Amino acid sequence: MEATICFIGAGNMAQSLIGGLISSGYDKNKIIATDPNQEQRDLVTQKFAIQCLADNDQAIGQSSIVVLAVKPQILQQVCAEIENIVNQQNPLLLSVAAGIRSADIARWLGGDKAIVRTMPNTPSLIQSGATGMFANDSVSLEQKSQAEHIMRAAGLTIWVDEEPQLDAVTALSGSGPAYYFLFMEAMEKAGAELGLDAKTAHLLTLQTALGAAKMALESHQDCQTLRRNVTSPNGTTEKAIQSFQSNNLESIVKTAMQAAQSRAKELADELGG
Ligand SMILES: NC(=O)C1=CN([C@@H]2O[C@H](COP(=O)(O)OP(=O)(O)OC[C@H]3O[C@@H](n4cnc5c(N)ncnc54)[C@H](O)[C@@H]3O)[C@@H](O)[C@H]2O)C=CC1
Ligand SMILES: O=C(O)[C@@H]1CCC=N1
Repeated sequence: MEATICFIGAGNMAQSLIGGLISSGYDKNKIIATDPNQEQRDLVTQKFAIQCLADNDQAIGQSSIVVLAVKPQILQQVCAEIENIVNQQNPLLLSVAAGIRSADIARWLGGDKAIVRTMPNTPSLIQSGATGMFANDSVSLEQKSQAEHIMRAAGLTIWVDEEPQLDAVTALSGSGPAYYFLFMEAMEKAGAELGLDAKTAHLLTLQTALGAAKMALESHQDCQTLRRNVTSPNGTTEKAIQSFQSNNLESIVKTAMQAAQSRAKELADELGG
């Protein structure tokens, strides 16, 4: 029998997971959401035909899995509000809040708890996400597989063994969509400067990004081989690649990701209070 899941916070991330779960066949009667905002509750009830309540305690009281899907800045306050019912019910807790460590969530809820901390990314909103997941020592194997089932509704899931590795996940896939958007912005602008109209440059940029990602996913060849396949000896691509390399693209990417990883650690310290 499917476990009852409640989503605390019925915003973008919760809706994307709920949508994914429902399309994967999860029983709607086993999904509850909560939100203090009446408009948000009406929207979710209308969109998914699930129960959406204002009262967190009432929802948690019926659930064996609780997904914490509020903004990181208010998670401590929300934990204080739900501490009593969580201690009575003892559900699996799954957090999608960026940058809050599992030990901080456990402490805010009064001690040892089964917590899966995740680092999703924004393409989760269109079920094309990549989510890093970490389970603390109190999470059972069955709970791990339940957590994975929920997050898989939003795309790819990968477990890490050590929680600090989520800072590297944040630097890679958490922030990563923004790196690709930046690269696409640069290509669109350059395409326009080379003589294309803006719309043409935009469409060619997007389709090229999509095609490259699909090829990399569907092909059995690694990215380096695929790149070499495009690069004819003494051709056009070779000139562009040489230009990127002489400007140290690899080191630029590594330095940027190190900066993101350091900031992830700092943020966890700041938000952990
Ligand atoms: N790494 C990433 O790029 C992404 C991370 N996330 C994470 O997901 C979490 C949720 O983000 P969004 O869905 O974008 O936020 P959102 O603002 O769309 O949704 C949060 C909801 O929580 C509700 N809320 C506020 N106080 C509440 C309370 N006491 N009880 C229940 N609900 C309450 C709000 O009314 C709002 O509807 C965040 O912690 C964020 O870090 C989400 C998307 C992508
Ligand atoms: O930029 C941020 O801090 C968050 C974490 C990963 C994506 N957005």
